[in-house]
Amino acid sequence: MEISFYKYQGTGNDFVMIDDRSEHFDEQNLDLVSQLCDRKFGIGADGLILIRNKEGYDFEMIYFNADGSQSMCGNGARCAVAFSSFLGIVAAQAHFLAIDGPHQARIINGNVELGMGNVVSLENKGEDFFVDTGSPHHVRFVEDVEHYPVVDTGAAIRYSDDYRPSGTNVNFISVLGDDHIYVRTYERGVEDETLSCGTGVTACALVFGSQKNIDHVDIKAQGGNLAVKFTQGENGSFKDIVLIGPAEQVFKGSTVI
Ligand SMILES: N[C@@H](CCC[C@H](N)C(=O)O)C(=O)O
Repeated sequence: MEISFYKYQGTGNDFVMIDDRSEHFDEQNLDLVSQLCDRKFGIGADGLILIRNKEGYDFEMIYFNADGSQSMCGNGARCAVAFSSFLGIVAAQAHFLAIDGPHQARIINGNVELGMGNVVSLENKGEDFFVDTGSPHHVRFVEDVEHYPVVDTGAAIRYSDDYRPSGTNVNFISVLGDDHIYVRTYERGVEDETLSCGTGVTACALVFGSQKNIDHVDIKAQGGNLAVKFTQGENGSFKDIVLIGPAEQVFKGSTVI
């Protein structure tokens, strides 16, 4: 069967996007997902997203990492909103379902502003932190993230006994200013550094924001700039979390599955 697909990127985190409102894509076929995401033998992407109809919502986002595993994806969700707008499913506002629950989003000045789920706590891990922003994230401050061994250290933490069996994503932060950080992320499910991770930069912004007692953090990622706004609550909790950044269609094509 021949299917159409689109490629989107959000600050360099790239996704195969499929309009699957007709439900022709077999979401149990994880070999197909990883084959389509393969950068040598397939289309190539960090992840694959199906857009499906869902009663009570504008759409449902079904997200897969490049290896076929599933989790919440912040950049993917921003791209899914842009794709749904392109398809005419939504206009400037969207209400959709993802694996971690319902989300609201809006498109303003070319950016997608994505409402994230509430965060109940920041966990201390020695000098590091753990935050669940829909996906699990280990967060470590380092002196010079530009030259830090993100892949080697990220993989060691991701596969450490502490995070078995499901593992974690691993983020490294250097402080650039009072409300500005530089983040690099090793992603579970891609098993490599990606150019940006939406749930990861959100986790980093919350950790940094709690230390500085601020409600807005600008983030530099390898693939571009993002921002996160939030309201701090009691005992390390956060609500009204919004991830802001661009989402762009980069090409379309068709493939036989
Ligand atoms: N790139 C994503 C995160 C995708 C999920 C992650 N790799 C996991 O398995 O937890 C983002 O933008 O949030």
